[in-house]
Amino acid sequence: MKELQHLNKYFLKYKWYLIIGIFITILARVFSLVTPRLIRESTNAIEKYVNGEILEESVVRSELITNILLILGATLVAAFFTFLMRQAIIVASRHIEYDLKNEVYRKYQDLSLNFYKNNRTGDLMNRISEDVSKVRMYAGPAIMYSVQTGILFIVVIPYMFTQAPELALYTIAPLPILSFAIYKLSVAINQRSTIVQQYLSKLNTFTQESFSGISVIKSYGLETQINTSFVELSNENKEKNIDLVKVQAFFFPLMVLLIGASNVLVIYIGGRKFITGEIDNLGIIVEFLLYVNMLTWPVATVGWVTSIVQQAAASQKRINEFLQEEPQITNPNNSSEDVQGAIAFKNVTFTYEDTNITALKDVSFEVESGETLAIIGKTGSGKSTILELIGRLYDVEKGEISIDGKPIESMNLEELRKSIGYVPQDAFLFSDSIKSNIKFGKKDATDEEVFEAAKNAAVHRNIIGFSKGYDTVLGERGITLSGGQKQRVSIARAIIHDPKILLFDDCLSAVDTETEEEILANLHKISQNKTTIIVSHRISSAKNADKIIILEEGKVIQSGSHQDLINAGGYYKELWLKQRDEKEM
Ligand SMILES: Nc1ncnc2c1ncn2[C@@H]1O[C@H](COP(=O)(O)OP(=O)(O)OP(=O)(O)O)[C@@H](O)[C@H]1O
Repeated sequence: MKELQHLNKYFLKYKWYLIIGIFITILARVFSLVTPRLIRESTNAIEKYVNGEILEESVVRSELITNILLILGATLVAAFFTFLMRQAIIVASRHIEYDLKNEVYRKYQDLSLNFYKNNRTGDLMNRISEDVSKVRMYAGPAIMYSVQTGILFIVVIPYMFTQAPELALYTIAPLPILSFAIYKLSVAINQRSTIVQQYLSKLNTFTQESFSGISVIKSYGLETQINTSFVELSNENKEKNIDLVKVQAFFFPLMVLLIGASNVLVIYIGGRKFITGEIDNLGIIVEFLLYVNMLTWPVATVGWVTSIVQQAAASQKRINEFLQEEPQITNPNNSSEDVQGAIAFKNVTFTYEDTNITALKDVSFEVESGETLAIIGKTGSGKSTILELIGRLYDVEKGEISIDGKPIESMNLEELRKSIGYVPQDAFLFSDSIKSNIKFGKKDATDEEVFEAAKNAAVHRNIIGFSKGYDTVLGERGITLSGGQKQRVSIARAIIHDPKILLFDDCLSAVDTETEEEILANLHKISQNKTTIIVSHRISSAKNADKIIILEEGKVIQSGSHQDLINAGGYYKELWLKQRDEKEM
């Protein structure tokens, strides 16, 4: 259970909630214990009246009325304290759940890209939702029920032994069996619930994917096939749910059976002792009956709580695995960096850990601050990798990447990334308004700055064409932008950020050549004092760059200006001729 020690810091943080909660739990229990005692006294008063030991009816009546009022009062107080107990302990557990979720999420944000590749999204989601919820059951209900049960045991069981030891022994004898049975049942229920959960998430993933890929499904006429797969999955899900219901159905009958057994024992043994005169009043039998009923649920919770704690420990273990994970890319210092943007690659070789693909082999080039570099090459030649390495999304194993002469590993990571405006190949936009998506690059940007960035990215005209303009919501419940529009909104986001280094990863591929020219001309204006790297398959995007490098299978095979490369002949010239002919056709 040492995994759960991770929560100690939170228990310490919310200690007052817990201390007060435990204190209130004690009070609530003490008040609830008054009732059986008063009922015993009431029964005895009636018995004495029936036996003629009390002659005045009014004496019995007034004793009964007093007892009823006391029972009512004690029950109300106990109920009020029970309410406060939940307010304290369950509220503390909700705070702990909130803190733990935030801790896990913060860790996710810190971890490097490799972590995301090695773990499935579903797994990341499960640990932050399912596992944290299971841990909360330990931090709240498990503690609350344990304290309640502990107090009942400490107060009630010794008291029962002082009143009638043999009767007490017979009465509580079935309770450990109940506790063990409930424990076994809870373990079975939890195992089956986990399986149900797994099947449910399979079904959810399948459904979600089928909705995302609905256009592919429809265009290939796969509706019936997908439907059959859904019915199969859904059926498996139902079977697992039925398996779960079967064991769940045992829970209450088992409790009722064992309570019944205890009650029968109290009546049988208590009755016999009353007949033989070992017990001199009926009230004690009634009092014991009430205690047995009062003890049953707490005893059952011993088994239930044990299985909750086991589950919480398993969940916390999974959470700890991620919390203990160290980010591969770390920030070496917090010094401020005055990035100018001169980038140099010196004999850089880079292999992706997961695929073992060597994407760059001995790559060297330099770009001066304020210059534009274009990278051209066939698909898979390593162009995107160069951009990712500049932003230190991965560290290189051989060679050196430097900015303004400083190795990037020695620079303040946060400042390095802030000085970069990166437009990835797959433009990713959040399900939010277009304006918010652009402002993602600069949180405090004014509307004018947003419009200006959109104009430079040649997307302003498209946006104002939508009925809600910049407030148009994108994503699932909003509008779907065309590929080219997405790319341009993504470019506007990088421009508004006003970084020293602009990295464009083939982000003009989905726009027509006229718009491409417009954007390139705008970029030329705004990137006068910025270093710009443009990855492209099109000569039109590269020809005006100060330098162009050609990559093939991770190696730089040619470099120079447009004119140099045309003069030299080779891949670049062939591509230029091909694309020129296509344009003329
Ligand atoms: N995240 C990654 N994990 C593992 N391997 C990768 C990853 N990204 C790229 N690769 C591999 O590295 C090689 C270079 O890929 P890269 O994306 O840099 O090429 P590219 O020139 O940008 O290609 P394209 O023009 O198709 O975008 C490819 O063989 C690719 O399969």
